[in-house]
Amino acid sequence: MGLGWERERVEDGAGNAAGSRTRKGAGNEAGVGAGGPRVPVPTEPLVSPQPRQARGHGLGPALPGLLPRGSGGGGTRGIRGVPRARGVTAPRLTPPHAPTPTPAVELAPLFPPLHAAFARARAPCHRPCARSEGEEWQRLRSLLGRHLLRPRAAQAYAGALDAVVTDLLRRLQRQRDRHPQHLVPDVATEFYKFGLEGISSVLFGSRLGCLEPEVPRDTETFIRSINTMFVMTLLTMAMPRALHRLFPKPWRTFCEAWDYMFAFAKGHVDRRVAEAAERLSRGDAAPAPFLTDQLAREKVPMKVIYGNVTELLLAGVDTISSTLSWSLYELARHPGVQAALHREIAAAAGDGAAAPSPAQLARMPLLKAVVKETLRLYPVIPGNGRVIADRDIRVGDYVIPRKTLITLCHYATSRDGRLFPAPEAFRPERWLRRAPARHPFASLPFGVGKRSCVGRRLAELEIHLALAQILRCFEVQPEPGGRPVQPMTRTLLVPAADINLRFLSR
Ligand code: HEM
Repeated sequence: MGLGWERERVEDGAGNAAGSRTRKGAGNEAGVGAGGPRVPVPTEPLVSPQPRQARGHGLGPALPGLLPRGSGGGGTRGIRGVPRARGVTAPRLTPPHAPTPTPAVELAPLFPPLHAAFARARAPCHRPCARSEGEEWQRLRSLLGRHLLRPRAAQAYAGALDAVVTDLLRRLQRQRDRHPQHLVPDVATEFYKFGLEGISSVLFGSRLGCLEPEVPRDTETFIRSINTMFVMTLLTMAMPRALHRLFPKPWRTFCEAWDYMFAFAKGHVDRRVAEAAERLSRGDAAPAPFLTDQLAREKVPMKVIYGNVTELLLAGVDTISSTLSWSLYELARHPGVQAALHREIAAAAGDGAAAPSPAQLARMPLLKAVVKETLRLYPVIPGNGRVIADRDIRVGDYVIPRKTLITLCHYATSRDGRLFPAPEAFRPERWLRRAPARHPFASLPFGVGKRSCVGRRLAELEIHLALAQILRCFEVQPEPGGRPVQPMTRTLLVPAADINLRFLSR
């Protein structure tokens, strides 16, 4: 039931009463705050009645602000520093605020003030695109957008990614050969390594050895640091500030994990920049197709490059791993879809071993539909937020007071039966051209508007290439006797148990 549309006490992030305001007037109109705008009574709840699905998958405790309070309401106690929180799952209400990149709209970071506090405390240079705001963000964002989001720009990385996909196939072959049933246990871990190798080859052309039989120690430590950071994010967020002094270890561990990740990225950036300078001194002015080189050529300050490269490294790992794992999990459980997809890939790209070109990938509509359907069911970022900093705003029939954290609950929206018939079923054909039209904001796994995912084109290219090549080499089957795997949040949406799959040679 919507927002609990009556006069309610509003709490600040620390749980203190911050005042009260009228949520619904007696007649046809509602007043918002003393002297606030007059708005009509809403005709549709702000939050669709889907919280049960979200709760069932452990989305509640792990992601403050995502789940409504009570049986289906829209409010949660705010995160420290963010006074009020409201979840939105009605796509009709998404467009007005999601794509509004005015300086007054703040990104509500996944790691609310913690990352900022860490950045201030430890390193003034840590101001990446994903965590900065206003004009600084705008400059960085359009620069990154030029080098990542334009389809041509993303396609320039296809060569680097092909080599990584080839290594992935070799690794899957090795792993499955070890097992009598050709089982690869915990495919998410394999794709995690693939994600890290892929993004680092795009960022600085470095091969980290993630897909080799022996993973180098510094790469292992980097992978462990990402995991530690996500786990400690939840712990330090849940811990009242006073307790940080009494139990300093979680915060210290959290900072150490970030320190390691920044140092790791900085080392690779410095090496890349030195190589580019050395090439230039030899008279070789041809630009290398790596993002670090592009940013350095645009004279982006080194401090800014370090911060952004670290965040891009992080952003390109779990997202790719989760989406590939769930895609293959669902294809293994739907052999008819897998067979149709295999036929499509063979028809578009032939039988050779060479990776499909971007033009060939463009002739694979079912492949794209499979990924869209996977992200509908398992949006790796299950909700994301905005805070309108400077004023109350009106969204549809609702007035949202300033400083309210609005979370767009992708997970609940994209499993809403009113938007997607048989919402729990894996049906990629929903996304094919002949399918009936649906609300354009019903499934938004990459967000929407100017603050949407800047890595989207790259992610799609990487996932499409990997899936096409895996399915050309292997038929993927579920683990014999394996149980269904549910998603859960670990800040991001991840499989709650290992996904184990059989890879049979074609
Ligand atoms: C399946 C893969 C991926 C999914 C589903 C995904 C999803 C998202 C979502 C939902 C957002 C927030 C959008 C918003 O607030 O409106 C986001 C932001 C972002 N993503 Fe991705 N992402 C993926 C892959 C990647 C990759 C591979 C990279 C790195 C190249 C990346 C880099 C970023 C960055 C830097 C931001 C912040 C953008 C900004 O604030 O301007 N993402 N992503």
